[in-house]
Amino acid sequence: MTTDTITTSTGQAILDARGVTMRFGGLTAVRNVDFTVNAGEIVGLIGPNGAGKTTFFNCLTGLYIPTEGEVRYKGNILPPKSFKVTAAGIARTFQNIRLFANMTVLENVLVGHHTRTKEGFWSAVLRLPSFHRAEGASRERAMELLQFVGLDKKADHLARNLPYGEQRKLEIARALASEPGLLLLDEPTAGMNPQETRATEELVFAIRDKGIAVLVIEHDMRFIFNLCDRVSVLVQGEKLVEGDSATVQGDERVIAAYLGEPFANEPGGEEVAEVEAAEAAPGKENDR
Ligand SMILES: Nc1ncnc2c1ncn2[C@@H]1O[C@H](COP(=O)(O)OP(=O)(O)OP(=O)(O)O)[C@@H](O)[C@H]1O
Repeated sequence: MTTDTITTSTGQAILDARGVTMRFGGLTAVRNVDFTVNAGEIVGLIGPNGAGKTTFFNCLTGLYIPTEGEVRYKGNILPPKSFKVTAAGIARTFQNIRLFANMTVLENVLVGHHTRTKEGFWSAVLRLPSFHRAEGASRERAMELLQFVGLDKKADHLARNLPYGEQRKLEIARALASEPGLLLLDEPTAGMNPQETRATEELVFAIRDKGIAVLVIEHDMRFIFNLCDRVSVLVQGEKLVEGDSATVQGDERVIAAYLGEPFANEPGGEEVAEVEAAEAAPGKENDR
């Protein structure tokens, strides 16, 4: 077995958060949370509004320094700046899309790649001459990533002209351009229709198949339970339950605290069932 296989083999914890607490003045948004993501895993983080999910995410990406506790990525304590966390191998997308609206699709991905080149962030954003010289090497990789998310045909479009679902895909491509070992997705299907949500699900599986672990926050329970190997439930800043989808879905504390109505009665369920039936129909496999 090579060293590389050892460090990336499935089942080994690559992210390890211990006793993470985050306070804002008198408010404790996250309280004493232990959390791991193993190599090769897709992990979901769910919880009601205000449960502390985004705050916890921010503690994993260097945006916040936890008031107490520590976070390690591949054994090393996270650096205290988000760009250093990205360089270390953790990439993220945001709840509210943060693209460079007046740059092209390709340029957005090239900016994401700057952590893997000698060129700095501002050189990439301002498109300085040195950036253009380095661009040739990065361009091929950026086009590969655009092809991976299905946006290669739109490489020259301005990001602001993409439909919403494609802007979310572009955010993912840009995050992947930093060549992460762990990708954090904050509500990746917010505002998507069922078809787009289904496509995102497939994209996340494909990302995992490339050896990248994924941690996802999402309110769409169907998406989470279809996708995740493991789901953690935060309620009022504390971890309530953690387990595989079936365990979490069936846990009475989770149902009482969060899920409420039975999963099958979720609004939009009928529409999703229609899409699933259409996709399962013979002759539809090659339609996408
Ligand atoms: N920067 C901040 N300053 C003060 N309070 C904050 C800050 N960020 C979050 N909070 C508070 O911390 C708590 C947790 O918020 P957080 O956004 O992490 O929850 P969430 O689970 O992500 O919610 P949602 O699902 O609505 O996005 C909330 O009470 C929120 O008001």
